[in-house]
Amino acid sequence: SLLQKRQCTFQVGPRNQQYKTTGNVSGSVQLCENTQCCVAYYVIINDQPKLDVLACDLVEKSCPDAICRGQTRFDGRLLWCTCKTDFCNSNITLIPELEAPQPPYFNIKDQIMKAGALIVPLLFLCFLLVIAVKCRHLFKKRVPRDCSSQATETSEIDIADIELQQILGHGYFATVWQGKYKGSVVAVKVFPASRKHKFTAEKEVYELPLMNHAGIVPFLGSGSKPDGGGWLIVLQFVESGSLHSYLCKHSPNWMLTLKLCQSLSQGLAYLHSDLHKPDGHKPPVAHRDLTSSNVLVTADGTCVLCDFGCSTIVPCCPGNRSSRSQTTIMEGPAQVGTLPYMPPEILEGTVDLNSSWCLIQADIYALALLLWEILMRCSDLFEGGVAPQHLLPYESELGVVTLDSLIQFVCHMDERPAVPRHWELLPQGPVLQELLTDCWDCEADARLSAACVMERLAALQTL
Ligand SMILES: Nc1ncnc2c1ncn2[C@@H]1O[C@H](COP(=O)(O)OP(=O)(O)OP(=O)(O)O)[C@@H](O)[C@H]1O
Repeated sequence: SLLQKRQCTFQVGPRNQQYKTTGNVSGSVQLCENTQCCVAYYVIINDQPKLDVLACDLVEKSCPDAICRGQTRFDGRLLWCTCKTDFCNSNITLIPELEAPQPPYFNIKDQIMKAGALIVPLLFLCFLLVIAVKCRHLFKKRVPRDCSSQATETSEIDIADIELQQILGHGYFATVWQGKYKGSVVAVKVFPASRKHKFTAEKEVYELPLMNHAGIVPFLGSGSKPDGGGWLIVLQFVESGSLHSYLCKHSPNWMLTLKLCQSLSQGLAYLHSDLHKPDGHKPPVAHRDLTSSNVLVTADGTCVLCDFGCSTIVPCCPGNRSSRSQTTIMEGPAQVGTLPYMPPEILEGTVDLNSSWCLIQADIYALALLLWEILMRCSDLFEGGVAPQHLLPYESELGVVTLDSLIQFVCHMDERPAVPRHWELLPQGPVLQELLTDCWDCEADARLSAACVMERLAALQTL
């Protein structure tokens, strides 16, 4: 069986010593122990590729290519390839179109144009032009949208009714104010004029039918400043602010912790759900930027989701309700979100955008990190009732989290935030450990669904 083992070219720097464990190394040759895949990683510094890793891959993955086809990721800062023939990683082949995949209709048109150029160029071009003009409505939208859902009536509000009082938070795209609207305390998310697309994307999610749920911040309406000078989303004010600030100040006991975790997974399960009711259809929505700053905590200690500016409405048609099996091309870049919460497949850029389910699975990875953040502040899970101070995921392991350090730690080393050893001895410890492991699995397909997380947490209530 030794003969069947994959042989890869081996060369790693001091940062990547973990690759020595992926097979027997003899000089520049490595005999893979657990995989048929060779990998190569280069870091691009000043436009020059600097070799980072040549080795057998760390874990068994699919690597269909015989040659190592390079793909650049993260604005060209990383060059990466994987392949399945002996020593295939010693040469990296750059395929330009892989670096910037185009939506399929561009490719088809390109193909047609190329073919036309070979046969009867002018005639064909004219024919194409006529077709394009006649069918331009077919090409207007690149992303198939949901077939049946109809957005609820837009809830335009008169901004003269809004009084802005104090700033609650400065986000990357908007500023959130505490304010008053028709006598109630509200949160007003104000987008500058230049961020209209972000405003529209977020409003579109809030205005989907059946979005009223205890786990989703209530949307009260939207408005615009005169002359398009800015855009506003008005939300119910959530008293305890973000989960991040809540966990910095509070160390909840076990029952409160469970309530936070359950309400969070319920909110996400609802967001991911495909609901058909007489009063409308709510398609699944992938949040795509779940962080402890984008989850709010109510006065009675439950979590609600907010900030749908990066979210994707997963297209889904009647008669084809299983979005898990759906194949569709997603809009926008794959690598959206906030660094520590990005799953390995997004960090490495290997996310399969042909499967709408992959974005839902990416949310589950982020959910695991949020559950970890909450559990790590639970007073009843620590000796003497004193939980450690609140830390963001990977903060204790990596300090300042950077893209490179995260790829190294999460993807190459397959490490996750540390779970205290003594949890094994607690009644709920093993279940919690298993829950986290099953949600932050490096294989996206192996992760639980949010509904399943709900069930597992419900079972803990009887302990
Ligand atoms: N309904 C609300 N009630 C109370 N506080 C809120 C509410 N909505 C938002 N906030 C506060 O404002 C902060 C920023 O909100 P949000 O994430 O929606 O803005 P953003 O501009 O999209 O931020 P970013 O893009 O950086 O995540 C939240 O972390 C929270 O502290």
